Formats: sequence, structure tokens, C-alpha cells
Amino acid sequence: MSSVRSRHIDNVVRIGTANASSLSGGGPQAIIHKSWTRCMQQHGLDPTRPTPTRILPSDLVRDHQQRMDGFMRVARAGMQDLYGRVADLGYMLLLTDAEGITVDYIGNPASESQFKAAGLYIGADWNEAHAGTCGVGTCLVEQATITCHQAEHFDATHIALTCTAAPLRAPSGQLLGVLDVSALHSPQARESQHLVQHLTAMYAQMIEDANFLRCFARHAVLRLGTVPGLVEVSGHVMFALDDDGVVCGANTGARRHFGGPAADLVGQPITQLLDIGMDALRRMARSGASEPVTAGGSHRNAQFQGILIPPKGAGTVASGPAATDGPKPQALVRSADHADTRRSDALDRLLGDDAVMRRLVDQSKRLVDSHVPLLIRGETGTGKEVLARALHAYSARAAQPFVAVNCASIPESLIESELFGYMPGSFTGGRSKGMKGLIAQSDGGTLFLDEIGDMPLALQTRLLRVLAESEVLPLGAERPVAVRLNVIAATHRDLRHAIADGRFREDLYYRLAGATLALPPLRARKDQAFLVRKLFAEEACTLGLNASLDPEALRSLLAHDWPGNIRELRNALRFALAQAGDRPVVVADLPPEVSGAPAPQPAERSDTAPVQQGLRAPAADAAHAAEDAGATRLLQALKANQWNIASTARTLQRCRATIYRQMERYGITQPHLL
Ligand SMILES: Nc1ncnc2c1ncn2[C@@H]1O[C@H](COP(=O)(O)OP(=O)(O)OP(=O)(O)O)[C@@H](O)[C@H]1O
Repeated sequence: MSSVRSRHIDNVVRIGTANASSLSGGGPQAIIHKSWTRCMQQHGLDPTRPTPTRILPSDLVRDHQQRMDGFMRVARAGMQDLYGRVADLGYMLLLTDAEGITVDYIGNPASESQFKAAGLYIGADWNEAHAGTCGVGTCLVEQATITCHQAEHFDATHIALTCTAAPLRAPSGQLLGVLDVSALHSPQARESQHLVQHLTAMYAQMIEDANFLRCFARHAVLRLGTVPGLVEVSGHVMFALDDDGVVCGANTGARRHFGGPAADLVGQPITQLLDIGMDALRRMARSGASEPVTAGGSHRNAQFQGILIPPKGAGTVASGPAATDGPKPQALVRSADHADTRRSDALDRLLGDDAVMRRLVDQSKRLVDSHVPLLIRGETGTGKEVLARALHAYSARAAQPFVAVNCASIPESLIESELFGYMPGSFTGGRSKGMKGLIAQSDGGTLFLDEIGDMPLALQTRLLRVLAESEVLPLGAERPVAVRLNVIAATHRDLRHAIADGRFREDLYYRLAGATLALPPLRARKDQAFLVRKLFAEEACTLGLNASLDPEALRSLLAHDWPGNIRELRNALRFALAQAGDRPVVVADLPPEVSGAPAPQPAERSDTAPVQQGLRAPAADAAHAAEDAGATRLLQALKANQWNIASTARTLQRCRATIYRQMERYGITQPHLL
């Protein structure tokens, strides 16, 4: 072994066996050293045994390619353009999926055999758990653009390479894969890769944005940039809007700038995020010209130039890829006298042909501007928050803020300061400028108090005072602040029981429940087929798929009794779409509890490779079929959610701690921890 290699191995062993806590800190070197530690201490890789890259057999590679077919086409266009810029410098490009499997490649044909020998080719598995620290694998862990330069690679086989990799995300924010730019030879200085790092990040963003526009081709897209004159091509913030100007998609730039996951932005009227009215949007749609736009709410002062890209195909409606209700005029170019039609849409879009829901929506419309406090009741996942947002969008205060507070999820120690706000210096750890509480932020708009049944008793007393007096007293303040309050509360609990048990104040109940809107469970709704089609279209679009639903699969969906209601339906469709990719979704793609099929036993599955990747050992006891079915269901959900524990927990309607506990019980380990 050459002395360079043995020195490298000594270095990796020394740092990789160090105590992980001694490696705190940021910067490129810390990222690499943390990865070396992970490779040795968690993945059990041995740097003294250099191993060539694992190459998957071609039929498995085809499976990986098919799962991201639509996205691959967009990515290839970006890769070709990028390749034109870096080919002369000896670079080649890889596209991998979110597991690190290479699904596409562009490189100089004359060097193909060398690239292949180095593992820079289709089918190569660059997941850190197998390949050690490398561009793709470490980028998947860090979810950020990184360079792994020469001896920063874990495995001595790869120390001649330089690899720069950037993550690629779906409009939902979910990781889709990685764009990698690599070379067999490069100058020794790491700094030589700076420009490549910028280019890789820039093209990754361009590919994501092209995919975003593909997914939301039937929506109007508001594009915002900071360079006037270039906003059409380089606006880095994009919002897809529906007929009412409500956000139905937000790209990575928008998520980064406006904070939070896509799910938090989706459903908000754009007029709340930006200081812009519907009239201005309609004017932009008509003129096609860009206009200055200022961010609203807590992002005030950010100045943009904005342009509105109309939906593809004149006269089509911007309501999702599978909208079947025929051509409609584009809402954003409709004139003001259609305002009432738009207002009614927000609530009417919640239902198909169901008499109970129709009565509820008609009743809501009569109540929404009456200042009667509304209490929405319904089992978990029936759409209480969705209804609250639609009520707000329908109301006369639609252009004012909608502030949602989940009374069950704010830690008890913070709930008071979050709700009421605080003055500068009023408690340790608070912001030096103080903070406006959520109640005051809702001034003139809607305050949505979700899971109100879980609010601690002491706070119920304070909330009661706020409701009675329409003013809040921030922590540390001497004088109360007046608030124009419109409250919608929601709960899945029986508040009368809670009152009887002394857990909920009766006087607060009567303050909140001026009128009660009872959402029916999904199993009782007659418009299930409408909801299936609507949610299927939305989910397919978010995943960037052009999918269809087999009639037999629709029948299975309609036969299920949906204990988790619309949330469970959405998750089941997301799960099925992830299984099916771009081909039609069939019964076998549905989660076993929906399809009615006996869950396959882990040991009997034909696609053993991914199972082996996820299970350390066969599920604990083969005699316990139910256990095995549970393990399989969990494993499938983990894979469908790219091993993201939080979204797996949402899919299965369990809390994260339960998912971790079940993983431990079934011996399931995340692939990058194996
Ligand atoms: N009418 C609807 N159309 C489309 N999707 C809906 C509808 N109603 C609910 N959903 C979807 O169902 C899921 C649950 O909705 P929501 O959070 O509003 O339910 P919830 O009753 O407030 O749940 P919880 O009680 O757990 O807070 C979300 O993914 C939402 O997008």
C-alpha cells in the first residue's frame, strides 16, 4: 500500500475513533470529521479495508430510475447545460436518488472506463453507510451543498477524487436526490473547487425550480427576485397560487425566505405573506410585466421585483393536475365583480356531494362575519384546521392575518409568552426587543385556537379575560393592548366531559362555542370519491408525478373505514404514489390496512435488498405474524417517507417516540446508521 494511502488511513482511524463530542463546531472540516466518526462508530466501516463502490444490478437500478422518471427528465436538461460548462475541466456529473443510488450520468465518453472504475457511473451506491464519507452520501446526511475533496473521502479507494454535491428537493421540501459534480484529478488545494460548488448549488436550484414549474404548470406562479429585469429567469422565490390567491406550493427559495416547511406556507393567502392585493396580482397577470413587491407580516422590509406567470394553457383552471371540472376563466385575471364567486369558492371547495357537509358549509357562511365565536368539533384528521382556514379566506377579513395556535404542542413553559407576548427584558432567554404575542398578531384577522381542549387550566383563565375584554397584557407590560379578536377554536375532545371532570372551564366553553360546527368523520361522508380524487391530484403534483388511480384501487379506498379520517386518506395516497412512481396506482400499492391484503412477511418479500438494508435481523419472532406485519408496515412507511421519522409518524398517526420505540422493537435501523 502506498505511503499516501496508509497515512490517510491512519488519519481517518485517529479522528474516526475520537469521541464524537470533541468534534463540535461547523465548517467543512468539521462536517468531514463528523462523517468519519459516523462511518466508523455507526456504520461500522473499516478504513483499513478499502472497498470499491458497490454497484447495483441493472434491474434494481431500473426500479430506482422508474421511481423518479418525471423528475429525471427535468434534471437531465439541467445536467446537460451544466456539463457544457464543466466538461473541459475534466468534470463529470451524477444524479442520485435520495438513497444515494446513481440513476443518471454524463461524462466524457473517452474517460468512461476510468469513471466506471472509480464508481462514477449509473448504479453506483454512494450512500455513506456503504461508501463512507463522499460527496453524495455526506450531502444526503447534511442536506446541504458540500465538497468532499481528495483525502476527505473516508475510503482510501476514493482519495484521488474531488466531489461536490447539492441536494435536490421536491416542492414539498422532501429530498428527491443529489446532483454531484466529480473529477478524477484536481489541484490539491480544496479552494480550487469553490467555483464548482457555486455552480453545483446554482444548477441544483435551477433543476428544483424547473421541477416546481412542471408540478404547478396549471397554477399561476408568482416569482420574486431581487434583480429587476432578471426576475423572469432568476427569481429565487416562487409561490404557486390557486384561484383565490391562496398558496398551494412554495419552492425552496420561498421556504428559506419566509421560513418553515412548505406545509406552513401552503394554505395561506398570498396577501398575508406579501403587501399585495388581489387587484395588483390581477394587474400583473394581465400586463405580464414585473412590479415591485414588499414582503408583509414578520418579513416586512424585504423588497422584491415580482412577476406573475399565468397557468399553462389559456382558460384552464388553476386547481391541480387532475382537475376535471372543465375550463374556467383564470381567477387571477377575473374582474372585481367576480369577487363573491371567489369568496364562496374557499368553503365550497371543501366538499363534493355530501348533504351534511353542504349544511355545515351553508351554516358557516352565514356565521363567519357575524362575530359569533365558532367552535369546530371533529375527530382527528377530519379537516378542522382546513375548515378554519377556509372560513378565514371566505370572511370579510381574508386579507388580515390568520394566526394558528396549537394549544397542545406549545410547551407549557412557553405558551404564555407565545400567546400574550412580552416586553423587552421581561424574562431570561427572551428576545431583547420583546415579542408581540400571537393573540396580538391576529389583530383584525382570525385567531385559530387548535386543540383548545388541551389548554392548561391556568391559561384558560387568562384567555377568558382576553376574550371578555378584547385586550392582552404582555408579560412585563404595565398597560394592556387592545385587539380586534375573531376566534375560531377546534377540538377533537368532548369538552362537556372535560367540564364535568373539571379540566375545562365552563364559562370559557360558552365564550368559545357561540356556534358549534361538527365535522363528520370521513367514513360517514358521501363525497369520499371526490375527496380521493382531489387529494390524489394534490399529492401527485407535490411529488412531481403524472400518476393515475386504477378503478380497483379506488374501490378499495372507498371500502376502508378511515379511523384517521382525511389525514389518513392523504397519507395512504402519498404512500401509494411513492410505491407506484409514474405508473398507475394499483391496489397492491395501497397500505395493507387499506387494501385489505395480508401484510407481506419481511422474510418472504421478493424485494429483499431494501428489507435487508432496513432490518438488522428478521423481525423478532416469526411465529408472531402480527408483529411481522407491523414491522413490514413500519418499514414501508419509513421508506415511503425517505426515512424521515417525523413524516413517518404523521403517515402512521403515531408520535415520533412511538416510531423510535417500534423501530427498536422490530430491529429496524435507518440505512445510514447501519
Ligand atoms: N376538505 C379537504 N380537502 C383536502 N384536504 C383536506 C380536507 N380536509 C382535511 N384535509 C387534509 O387532511 C389533513 C388533516 O387536516 P386538518 O389538520 O385540518 O385536520 P384536523 O381535524 O385539524 O386534525 P387534528 O385534530 O389532528 O388537528 C391535512 O393533510 C389536510 O390537508
